[in-house]
Amino acid sequence: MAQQLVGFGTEGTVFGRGADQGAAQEAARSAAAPGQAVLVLDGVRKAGHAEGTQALAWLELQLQQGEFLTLLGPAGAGKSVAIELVAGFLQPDAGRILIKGERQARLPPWRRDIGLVSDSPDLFPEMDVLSNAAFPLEARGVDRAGREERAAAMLERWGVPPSLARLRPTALSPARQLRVALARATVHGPALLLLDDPLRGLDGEEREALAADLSQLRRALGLTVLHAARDPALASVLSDRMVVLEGGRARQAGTPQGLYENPADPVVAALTGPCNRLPGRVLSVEDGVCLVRLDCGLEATGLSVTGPEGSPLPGANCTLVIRPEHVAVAPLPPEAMGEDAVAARLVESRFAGGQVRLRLAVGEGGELVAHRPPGLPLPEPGEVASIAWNLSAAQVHRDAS
Ligand SMILES: Nc1ncnc2c1ncn2[C@@H]1O[C@H](COP(=O)(O)OP(=O)(O)OP(=O)(O)O)[C@@H](O)[C@H]1O
Repeated sequence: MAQQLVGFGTEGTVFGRGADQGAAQEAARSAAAPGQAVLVLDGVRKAGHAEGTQALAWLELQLQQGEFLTLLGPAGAGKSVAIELVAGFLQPDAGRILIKGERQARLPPWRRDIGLVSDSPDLFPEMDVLSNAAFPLEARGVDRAGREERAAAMLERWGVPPSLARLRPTALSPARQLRVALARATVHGPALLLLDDPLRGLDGEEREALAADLSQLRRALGLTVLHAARDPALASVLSDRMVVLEGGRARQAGTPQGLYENPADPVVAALTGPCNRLPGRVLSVEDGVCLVRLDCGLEATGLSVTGPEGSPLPGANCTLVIRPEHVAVAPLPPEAMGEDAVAARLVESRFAGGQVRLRLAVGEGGELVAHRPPGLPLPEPGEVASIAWNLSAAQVHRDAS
């Protein structure tokens, strides 16, 4: 991603005031008018590098004051292209981008009312931590004492103690560097914070801690955030809303829970969390319930979903989607487990902290994954086993014909 010198340009305003007053006035300046979206993307399109491809086929979204929206998608989905278009590093081939109602077409990155953190902190190596965090204020003409006071306060809010202020960024851990980058991107109170998957390179406790701080601080600072991420679990924890992007197209938008529980199609289901996707053919549909002959030979039921391909109809190819936590497993024969249970064979079982992950073979060549809480009676390899699920937990989606 391009160098992150954004949100740093002067707008002809000279600030020379105390930290609190400066921050308050900056926040007031950056807030959108009541009812006005902070960001509007209106039919934005961008051709890809390769001829005939679309990096972004068409993107339409609105971001309201204080909202945290994630563009969720796999590698190559178009997330970075979308962020770079909003930042002004790229120009759209079609469509409009507005920040607080103002068209951005002619504005270079440094004139846009944004802060940006990409997947690497991109701090200035020749400047110390405090000067890095103060840079957007320096570029806006804030005097030295004022900008250092405000930068030090913002660094502390992001968990960077004053004892680190005079170090070079390279002396800090990657997580600390990211915290400095977040302080730098927010110190000037931008209308919009752009985050291009900044937590991707972190893991374990550092990632958890930064995600928690991001959640808390975006509320405390009243930030409006456009975030790009591949990891659905991280995106769900952070976001008010998500747009699932794939192949440069928005497939579905909604709340994290809404997308997880009611994906419009099997691709959205897979991109929003672990799921089993079992191919089959619809045998019958009655009162919104589909009876399906799975390709592995089993018959199964699930709720009919009307998605982009229409409703599942008898004879149509379909995909039955079921989340692993909804697949019940028992070390019993099917007749002992219950009416809708079917025989299965344990392929593999792994303990994964809060859950046991089981891989099970069903029918002729069928396979699915089940996640069960530890401590339940579960089959051992080679033992008799059965699986079952509640009808309402499975969804049947019609395939493209
Ligand atoms: N400046 C550009 N102009 C045109 N196409 C681009 C540009 N940058 C990237 N692309 C193409 O756009 C597509 C989407 O790339 P992008 O980097 O936005 O994916 P992404 O969703 O951010 O993936 P990742 O999670 O790996 O960062 C790719 O096919 C890529 O080659």
